[in-house]
Amino acid sequence: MPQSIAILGGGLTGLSSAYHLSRRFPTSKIVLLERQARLGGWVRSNRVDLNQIGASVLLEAGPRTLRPNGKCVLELINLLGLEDKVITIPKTAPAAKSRFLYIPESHHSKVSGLQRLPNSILSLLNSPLLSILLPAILREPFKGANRPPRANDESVDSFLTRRFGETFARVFGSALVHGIYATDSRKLSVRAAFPSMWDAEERGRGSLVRGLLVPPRKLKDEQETYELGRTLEMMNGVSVYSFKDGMESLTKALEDHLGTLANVRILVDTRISRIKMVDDQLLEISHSGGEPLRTSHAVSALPLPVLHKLVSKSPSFDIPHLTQNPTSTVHVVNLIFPTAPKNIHPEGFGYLIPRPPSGYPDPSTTTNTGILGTVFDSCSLHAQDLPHTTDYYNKASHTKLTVMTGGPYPTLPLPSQFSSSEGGADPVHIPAFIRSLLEALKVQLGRELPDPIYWRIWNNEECIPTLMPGHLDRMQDLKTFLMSSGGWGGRLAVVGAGVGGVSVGDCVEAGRRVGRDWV
Ligand SMILES: C=Cc1c2[nH]c(c1C)Cc1[nH]c(c(CCC(=O)O)c1C)Cc1[nH]c(c(C)c1CCC(=O)O)Cc1[nH]c(c(C)c1C=C)C2
Repeated sequence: MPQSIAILGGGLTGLSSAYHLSRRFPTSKIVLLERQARLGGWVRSNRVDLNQIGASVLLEAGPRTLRPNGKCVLELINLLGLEDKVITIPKTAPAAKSRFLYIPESHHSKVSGLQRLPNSILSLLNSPLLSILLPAILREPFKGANRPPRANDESVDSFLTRRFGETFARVFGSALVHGIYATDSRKLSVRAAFPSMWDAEERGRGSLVRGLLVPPRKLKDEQETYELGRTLEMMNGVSVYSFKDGMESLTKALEDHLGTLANVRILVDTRISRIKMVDDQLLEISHSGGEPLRTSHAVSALPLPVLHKLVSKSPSFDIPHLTQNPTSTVHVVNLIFPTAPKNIHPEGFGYLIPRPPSGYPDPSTTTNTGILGTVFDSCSLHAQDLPHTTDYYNKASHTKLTVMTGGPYPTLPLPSQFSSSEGGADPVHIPAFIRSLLEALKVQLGRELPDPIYWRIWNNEECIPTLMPGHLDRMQDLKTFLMSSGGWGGRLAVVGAGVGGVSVGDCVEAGRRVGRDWV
């Protein structure tokens, strides 16, 4: 059992690590260090009260929904007793069934405007997208295997182009990658981001479509046992879920639980300046909160480039590959309109916008708003808001939606103020940045829009790493180095979105598995 464990970073991965390590090693002394005053990292929920329309509206700055297949998150809900706070969106809801793609006129495509993505054979046959989808999908199984010999990885764009052609790869692949990684699909590793596609191509002897028809072998994850309580039953027929008070319910519950444990100490507002090995038994962490901390084991849940700055001060312990991947900055813009969703957008999840055929605009010349996509939050998460309205789409007092901008696009300058004032009594001041987004939204949604009653910008700087081709091999190399006696002797574990996946489930699972070889 480790004598002491330092956890660096109090985002979701750090909190999950602290939670699971404190269960596994109840007598180890655990210290969690976080640079900011609050814990939770990119998970941030914010409730605004709008007196003018008598509504209380829950807004998210980061992830907003979860999929029920992430058993590690369901396990946390069970262990932390969060079942009564869960809200579920059924598979039959419009938010689950209707997703859109917006193809701008400027893309000079055969199809343009807001297009519903087909979710059945019938809807495919009636869809204007049929002319792009059908030939690509029908031809793919008959295209010979074309993975270059000995290829170990490639970009998502190159993979999809090989199998389905350039137009399919750009229109569907780039939009999908915008909605998850907020990055350029030409830079993202297919093996790291979508391992199931890479594996399906192998199962299908070169054809992804054939491979998807063959059931995969059981994954390691499926052999894990999780303490699920009644959460699995709760997720019957559920497409996605969240919490009445937003995703922060999860990180707050972790924080509250850790606060009750005698062997766990949380230091917020604490900046780490250096990490080094003192001898083969002991690590030393210098930080702004006092004397350097000496610990037998440590977990870094920091972004990899941040960890690089801390370890590279001791060259013999520098860790390989920490600065290989770029990161995306996403400006998340919450808007609340004082009218029902039917007056603002079609019923559904929201829409994504593919990469322009000519590539991303040049930062020096652009007036492009850089919108990657828009989420119709009212459709999936109206149950978070007050007053509750049964026929929310036609009758709710307000509509909440979120516009995501940035990633591979150069963006317009942000205003000095990041939100309108709460309360909604005075006319809302709308800065040029928000005005440009509203103008773009009008075109994309094909209708006039009223001014929002509230707006808020979240500048999520460097929030999502782009896992570049070769990422999995590099991470294997990094782990080998950390385990080696010339390296960190297995006493430092490195986890987080930059290592093993960017979803909430990936971050929680990483914290659940960390330190399994510490005895
Ligand atoms: C801050 C913006 C984010 C963008 N992507 C992510 C965040 C937090 C991370 C992310 N988004 C999705 C996934 C996959 C989840 C899974 O498969 O389990 C991940 C890891 C899918 C997704 N994309 C959007 C939503 C609402 C969801 C559902 C999950 C969630 O709430 O995060 C919309 C969306 N996200 C981004 C953009 C640009 C975008 C556009 C509409 C970037």
